[in-house]
Amino acid sequence: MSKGNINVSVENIFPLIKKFLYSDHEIFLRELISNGTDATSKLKHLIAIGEAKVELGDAKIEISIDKDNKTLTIKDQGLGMTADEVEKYINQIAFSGAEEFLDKYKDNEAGIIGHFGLGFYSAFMVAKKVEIITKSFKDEPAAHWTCDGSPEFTLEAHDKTDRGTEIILHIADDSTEFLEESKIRELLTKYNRFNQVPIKFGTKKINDPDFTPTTTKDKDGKETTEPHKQIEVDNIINNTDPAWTKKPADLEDEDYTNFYRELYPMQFEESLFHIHLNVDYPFNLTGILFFPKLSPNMDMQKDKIQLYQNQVFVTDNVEGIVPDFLQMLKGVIDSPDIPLNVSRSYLQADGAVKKISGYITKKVADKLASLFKNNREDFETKWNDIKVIIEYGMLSEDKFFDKAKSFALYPTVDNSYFTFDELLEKTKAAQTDKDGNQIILYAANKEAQHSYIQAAKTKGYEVLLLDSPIVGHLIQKLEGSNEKVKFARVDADHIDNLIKKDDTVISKLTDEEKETLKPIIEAAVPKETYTVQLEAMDSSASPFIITVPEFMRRMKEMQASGGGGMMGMGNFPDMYNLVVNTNHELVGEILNTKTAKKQERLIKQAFDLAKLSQNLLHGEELTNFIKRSYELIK
Ligand SMILES: Nc1ncnc2c1ncn2[C@@H]1O[C@H](COP(=O)(O)OP(=O)(O)OP(=O)(O)O)[C@@H](O)[C@H]1O
Repeated sequence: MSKGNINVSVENIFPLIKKFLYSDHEIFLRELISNGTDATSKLKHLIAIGEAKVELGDAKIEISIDKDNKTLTIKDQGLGMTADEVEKYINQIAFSGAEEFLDKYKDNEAGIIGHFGLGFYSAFMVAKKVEIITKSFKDEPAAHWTCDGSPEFTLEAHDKTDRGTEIILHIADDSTEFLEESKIRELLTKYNRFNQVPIKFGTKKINDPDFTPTTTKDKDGKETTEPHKQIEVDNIINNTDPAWTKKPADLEDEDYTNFYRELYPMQFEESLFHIHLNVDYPFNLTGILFFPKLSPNMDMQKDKIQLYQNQVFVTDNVEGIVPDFLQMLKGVIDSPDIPLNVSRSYLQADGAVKKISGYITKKVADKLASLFKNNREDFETKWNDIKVIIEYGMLSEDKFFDKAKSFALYPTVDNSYFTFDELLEKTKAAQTDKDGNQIILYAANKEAQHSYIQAAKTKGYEVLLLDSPIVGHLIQKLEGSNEKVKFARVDADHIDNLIKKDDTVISKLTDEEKETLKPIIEAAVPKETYTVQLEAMDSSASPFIITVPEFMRRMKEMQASGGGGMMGMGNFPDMYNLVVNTNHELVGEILNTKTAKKQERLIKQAFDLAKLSQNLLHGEELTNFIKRSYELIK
């Protein structure tokens, strides 16, 4: 037996390991299982190249709890280590690796992605003593290494005869939760459910596949089937062959649906479509992303994209790796090329990671373009569920904005869907104003803006229905990149002002009459909120129309949905225009009414009707309006 000091110069590594991110102690299991997985893959490789003359068998990793002895054991059937190798890999390499990791971690509070790389010594986060019993595939005796968390270790021979390594953790008194079966099952499910090597955790009973229960009939003809014979088998907790590791050509739609369910067992809504990622140059990355059906009360923190490294779960915080707008997607990405022992801010500046993010964006755009091209009708039915992601992408990534030209849709209030180019083509003739600007009309709510939509449709104009929360920003961007194209919400002004043509409508009122009328109306409406504007319009248009100036409304909306607005504009009070149609009969009547009382009543009634069509009439005003209306029809 030999005894020694792992490294005399650093006595305090064990307390450091112990302190390491208290809440993340659980990663020790992932680290040890990863070592067992590596040891199995290495042996497989040595067998394949003829360096190891042994049988791999159905090598698995076994996790077991011994509550009486307070141990947790991780046992693999990998290549094992000789005593010399334990000395070299555990006492030297693993130790200096852990040291280096902790050194890096010290200046990097909680920033390290997935806390990968602490390695074997992470065992001391939960164990007061660790034993390694290992037998190499080489013809050498087994070795037994013990360390109780002090820099001292012992190394002696052991009589283990089967190949592989057992790591026995004597769980510390403050970590006994890791002796609970439910806790270990939770960790195995979280980190290792797609591990490359099968992981056994206990046994389970299943129906014996070689047994067929017989059915007998009694004298009354009643059938009885004997119970199925049960056998006990290994409880393998993982799927070593998840869908993303396979070739897209080998998978059917159903396989993707099943994988989605496997990944998110608590998610009952199916995904809309998937994107299979598969690249090996200039970086390695595989994965499957799913477009979920978005609903307004969806919990964004649930069922997020999961990042794996060689089928081992790292994190479901993919910030910096997946572009922001795609973080609403679901699924898995797996890459050995993402540096995980660095901070997130470093990650965002990393060239390889930037390329990965760019690649994902491109793949998503290509997929959307092909879905649109191959089945436009189906794409249109899905548009409502995916538009927020696409619009957000168009706003945040210029490359995506360019690509989205071919598939981003602009639906009308009548459920026709145009691409931007189609929209321009369709509206060019009718909706170009006298200054050569093409005006795209839109509504945000079909019900609330009904009368404005009707007014536009009467003129033969198309009205889009743009109702997603970030549409204000998108419109701004579209206007910025298309000179001479302007967007206007249907209720931003009366329709003849939204798309101004050369033909001026002659006013039935003289200038003097207008000057008399204006103050009368101003006196009857709250002037701090309404600006009265007299316009000669079509005599069939409404007498009073309330409009919300486009610029003001857009700025307020953009500020409400985050950024982009002008300073403080979001806090401005609501401002409206009251457009008075001087060619309407009623307006003429208001002017010519002799009694001030009747005049006021007419104005109030017309004003309330205008408010009603903007959904602005509430409370006491609404009660008064109803009362006045009954009096008028008496
Ligand atoms: N179960 C095992 N079977 C065989 N060798 C092992 C086993 N566990 C650890 N080793 C040896 O000890 C070395 C150090 O392990 P450690 O976990 O500290 O670092 P690592 O696995 O090399 O890297 P990482 O920092 O990614 O964990 C391994 O490289 C391997 O040679």
